[in-house]
Amino acid sequence: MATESTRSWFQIRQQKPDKSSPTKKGQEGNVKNIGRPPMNDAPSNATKQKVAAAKQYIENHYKTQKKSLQERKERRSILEQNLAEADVPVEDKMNILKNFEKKEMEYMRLQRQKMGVDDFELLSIIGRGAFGEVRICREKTTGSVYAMKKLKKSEMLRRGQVEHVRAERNVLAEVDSPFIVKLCYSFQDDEHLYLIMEYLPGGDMMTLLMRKDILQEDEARFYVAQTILAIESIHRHNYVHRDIKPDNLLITRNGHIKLSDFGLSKSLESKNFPDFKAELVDRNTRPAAEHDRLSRPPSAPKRTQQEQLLHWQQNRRTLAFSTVGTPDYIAPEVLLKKGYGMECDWWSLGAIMFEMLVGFPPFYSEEPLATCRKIVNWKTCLKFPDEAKLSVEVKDLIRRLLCSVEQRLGTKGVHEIKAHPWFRGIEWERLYESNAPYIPKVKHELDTQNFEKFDEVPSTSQPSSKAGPWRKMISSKDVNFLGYTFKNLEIVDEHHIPGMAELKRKSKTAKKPSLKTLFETSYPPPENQALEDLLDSPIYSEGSRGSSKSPFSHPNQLHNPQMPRR
Ligand SMILES: Nc1ncnc2c1ncn2[C@@H]1O[C@H](COP(=O)(O)OP(=O)(O)OP(=O)(O)O)[C@@H](O)[C@H]1O
Repeated sequence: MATESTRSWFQIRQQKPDKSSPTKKGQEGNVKNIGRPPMNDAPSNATKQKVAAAKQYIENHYKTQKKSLQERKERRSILEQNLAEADVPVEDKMNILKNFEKKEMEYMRLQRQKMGVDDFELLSIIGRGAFGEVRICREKTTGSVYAMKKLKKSEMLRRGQVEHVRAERNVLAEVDSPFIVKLCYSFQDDEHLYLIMEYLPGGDMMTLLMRKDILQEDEARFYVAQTILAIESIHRHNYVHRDIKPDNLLITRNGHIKLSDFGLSKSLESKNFPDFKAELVDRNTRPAAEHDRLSRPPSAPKRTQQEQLLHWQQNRRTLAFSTVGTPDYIAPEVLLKKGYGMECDWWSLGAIMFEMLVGFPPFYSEEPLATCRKIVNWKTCLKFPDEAKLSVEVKDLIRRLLCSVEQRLGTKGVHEIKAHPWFRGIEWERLYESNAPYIPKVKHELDTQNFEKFDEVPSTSQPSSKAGPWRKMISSKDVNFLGYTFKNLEIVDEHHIPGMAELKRKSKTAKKPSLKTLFETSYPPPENQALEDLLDSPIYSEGSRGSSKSPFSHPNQLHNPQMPRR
């Protein structure tokens, strides 16, 4: 439970309840007020945020519609062009075009189709966070395995987390990077929000560190370098993560790192978040007493590295699963609400590096408030234990990340960090193809051995969530969560329409793919021998020679029995 004193530093995480309470809404809608000037003309922040979210939803909707229409037109035009040049009977040409339209219709239907929790078989729990749980699941129609994060709407509203929920969904839907966990679908029902992500079976960095105690510098360098690429990719999209910690660094089957948990991320484009600018310029507005309380020098018992490590490990999981989390990786400017930008993520990276090599984070204390004090007093509190045998370069890099914003590497761009001597020899462009220090043991696609064991908690639909003022504010059509639904079209392509992903990829990469390529990836094999010969002729087979066999082995595959029908 957060006490008054610890709550101050968790303001981002534990914002005050949303101002748009039912009472206020009731006042706004009061019939007696019709025709009279409102008491206060300025819309509340919550209203502004809802308007921004609605605007973004509408914009995104039309952008996606326009893009799909454009792509569809391009595919048709390529096909028509190829057909025009082909010496094929008119009847066959008509059939090809008819098949094309049929397939495109099916594709559009799948894009529109609503997903729900019933579409998945729910399997074991692999994570529990502040606001929900994560479990592996299997999509019933395709058999594909995913990780499902489930968040309770009433909790989100009660804790003023609506903006954070939107942010997480937006980042995941927007940023398409190999270093970021892939979002496949998001949807909601009356009580919950769901994110369906790719399942990364290697566990997370927190679990790896708890099993290994410390890493060698070479091992740490690999993980840190990959984390840098992940942070870089979200910064490129103008997002700041604000909650980078080992629990949010997930490990793929090959032992590579992907960043997750964007619940605290923020867009630096103020148009989407009207009050974020205010947050950025909110310098030194923290009441003096509170500021003093954080700045007071901490006192801590002197422990050996081993004792501190043991202590940290005993507390680590409790901290991870508490609603306030751990402050160990948070930058001082964030704690002091001094106004901050992307540099705060580079501080967190420095703290993680320290933990990887020393065994516990640099400002660890028994009490979260004492940790905050140490962070704020980093100048005197950052110390490397005598027992830790670290290279001069790595100590230098950590010191240059755990320092003031002005001095911090990364403030002028990620190149500053990449150029540090500790990374000498790293091939940044090929990092994702290189071998990881540890290849996680994964026996089968549902194997969860790299995660902690979590007990099932009896159904979360307790009566309390169905009662009270928050209940009135939630429904699957709730404006608070407008635009939450998302479908990753690549996943629809890959898992629901065999051949569609290939077709789209080819029409993107080749200016003019051969007729054979288009035909093979889109339609049942030709029955007409003349047409088959034509497709095999050198004029049309350019670029398709040696290509794999069509995924359509028989005409019925256009109506794949596995495809859901509604
Ligand atoms: N896509 C995934 N694949 C595998 N494991 C995952 C995935 N997403 C999350 N997890 C596991 O679940 C844990 C909790 O997930 P996450 O951090 O997203 O939840 P949260 O409720 O936002 O937590 P927090 O309290 O840190 O904000 C992760 O540390 C990880 O172990």
